[in-house]
Amino acid sequence: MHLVTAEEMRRLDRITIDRLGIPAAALMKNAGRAIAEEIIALCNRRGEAGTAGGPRQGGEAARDNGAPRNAGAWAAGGAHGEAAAPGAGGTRRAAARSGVRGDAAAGMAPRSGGNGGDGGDAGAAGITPRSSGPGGAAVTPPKLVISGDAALMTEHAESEHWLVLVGKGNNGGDGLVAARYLREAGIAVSLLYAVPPESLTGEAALQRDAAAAMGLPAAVHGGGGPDFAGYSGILDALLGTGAAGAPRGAYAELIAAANASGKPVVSADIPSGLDADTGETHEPCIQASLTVCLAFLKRGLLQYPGAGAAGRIVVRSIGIPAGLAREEGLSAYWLTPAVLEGVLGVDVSRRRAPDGHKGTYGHVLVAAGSLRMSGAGLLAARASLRAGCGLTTWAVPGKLLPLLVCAAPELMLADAGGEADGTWNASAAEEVLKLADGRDVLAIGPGIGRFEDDKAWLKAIWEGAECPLVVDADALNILAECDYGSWRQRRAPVILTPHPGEMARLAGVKTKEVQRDRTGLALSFARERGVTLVLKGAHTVIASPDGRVFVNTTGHPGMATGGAGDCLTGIIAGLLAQGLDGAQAAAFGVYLHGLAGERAALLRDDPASVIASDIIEAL
Ligand SMILES: NC(=O)C1=CN([C@@H]2O[C@H](COP(=O)(O)OP(=O)(O)OC[C@H]3O[C@@H](n4cnc5c(N)ncnc54)[C@H](O)[C@@H]3O)[C@@H](O)[C@H]2O)[C@@H](O)CC1
Ligand SMILES: Nc1ncnc2c1ncn2[C@@H]1O[C@H](COP(=O)(O)OP(=O)(O)O)[C@@H](O)[C@H]1O
Ligand SMILES: [K+]
Repeated sequence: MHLVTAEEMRRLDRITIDRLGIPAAALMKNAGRAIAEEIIALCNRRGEAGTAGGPRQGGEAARDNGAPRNAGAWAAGGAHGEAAAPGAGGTRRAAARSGVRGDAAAGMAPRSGGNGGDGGDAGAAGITPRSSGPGGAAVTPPKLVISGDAALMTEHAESEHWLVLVGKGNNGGDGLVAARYLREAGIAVSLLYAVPPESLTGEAALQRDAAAAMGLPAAVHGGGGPDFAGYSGILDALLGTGAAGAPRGAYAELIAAANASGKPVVSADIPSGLDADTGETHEPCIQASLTVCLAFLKRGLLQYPGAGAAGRIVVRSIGIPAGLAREEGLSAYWLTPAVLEGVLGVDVSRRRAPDGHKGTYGHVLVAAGSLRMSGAGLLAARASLRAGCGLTTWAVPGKLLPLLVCAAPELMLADAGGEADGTWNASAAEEVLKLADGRDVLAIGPGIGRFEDDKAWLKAIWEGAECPLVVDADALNILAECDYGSWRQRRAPVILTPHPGEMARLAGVKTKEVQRDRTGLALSFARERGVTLVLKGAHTVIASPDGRVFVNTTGHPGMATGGAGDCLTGIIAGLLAQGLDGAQAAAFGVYLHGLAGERAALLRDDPASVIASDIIEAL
């Protein structure tokens, strides 16, 4: 699934309107209708839960009912795409928890509408089902099957009264369309304009007039704290992709009041107050339980804190052809199995040749670990094997070798020289290069610490190693102090795997600035430096030097544990050894690492109990 910026969204809108001749009003109608359908589905879910005598199990229902985020299900924020997933049950279980849904899935999912489904409609037609045929056998006469707009019907309308907060732009227009459809479904709806309705223009003004002609009660926010007590839900149609900066005036007051109301809030397109591109949340920003994102997933919805403000995300088609994004060369994606296969060309089933042998799957050299942090090297080396490479050699300062014998029997150990106290030194680079000769990948950094002349050590390896290079941990901190742009150009790819702190050092900015626009920064850094960049943390971003960028949503906060990143380094190296290119190995590695973390959490009482070794075992 493509990810777009507000600017790209406007471009795709314009092409649809100008080149394809689809009127803007039609897009707005589709948008409003999609929003109404999702609200009705929400009303049906909680209506049914109410009938069943209490809220449903699980994060989704809990959130729809306005309960605090993440109540019920630890992985509620996870989202894994709709297409066939790699591996066995774990992935599918994860997909079922998905927090982002697209229209493809919507089409396949059973609708929960009261009269929805053929069974319900046929029943409503009231045909007497049985009579006796010859010989007394029961015969079922042909049924008259007539069905209506199931997605726009609800049997729970009487308990609902929705308030639509209407902004001045097209986002407000979407809300006004939704209001009409909700009213049509029998749901009471009131409108609260942030600005005098006379100030609306274009399609939004048409919708204002239609809503008025339909007799929908409307008021204009007059300042002070509006009272939302009487409503069962709030539709936030205040600000969309046209918003600039922090919400001002009436917008800010309404957002704050909606958040304080405790009512479930559904956002049209994006939560008002969110930066659609970066994921920054302005003060205030709507905290939605559901966001009905229109046409294309906005980048800001996948990056925190925006991802936390959006609640569950449904992406609905509004008539803008999905193929336009590709035609226009947009190259940012939500990382799903479909994207791994279709965009990156990864064989997610990880088929192995029946006659394959350990030489077929590549040899990883891991140069990592030192006296105080030998475990980092061990984790990276073991993870590379679990990622499926044929052989892994782990190079450490020689002093440590006797202590590591059989730390993992599957590994080969190598003496990288180093100091008598088990730390690294600059001359160890020569040993590493000798060992790397003929190897398929070299992974460096985890647990090496800092040492005298470590910049010379890194330069020698960077310039001398012919194979793909994965650089992590202290090797990144060393790199940040080097003028590596002036070093000899490498032919084989480089993959950097910084966490936000390491990224800050690499980019020469504050960590806060890294986190402000993770996707944008990763993209520009990878392009400018000619490296594949893996910017770790919740919703890891993978950017390749050719300008493609992928946002991963597997994984969970239980993975914020020492050594989890070392495992990722090993996984990426293991995939590179098997012949994947830089972007493929980085993206697939991050995806699998997150899935393994999820699987590991399922074996524990609490995801917080996951430790790095569990991630390796769950691969
Ligand atoms: N053809 C289109 O352009 C379509 C647009 N759609 C909807 O339109 C939205 C974008 O519409 P617009 O471009 O009109 O933008 P918005 O609806 O986001 O509104 C922008 C307006 O809000 C005000 N505003 C901006 N920033 C503000 C702030 N910080 N505080 C207070 N007021 C502020 C300004 O008056 C500005 O004109 C999308 O998010 C989507 O919901 C959909 O209807 C589908 C089609
Ligand atoms: N909240 C989170 N959600 C998903 N993944 C996470 C989260 N926190 C950390 N991770 C993942 O765990 C790993 C931690 O890596 P890192 O910070 O380098 O740890 P270490 O250096 O101890 O190995 C990264 O892959 C990161 O993306
Ligand atoms: K909105």
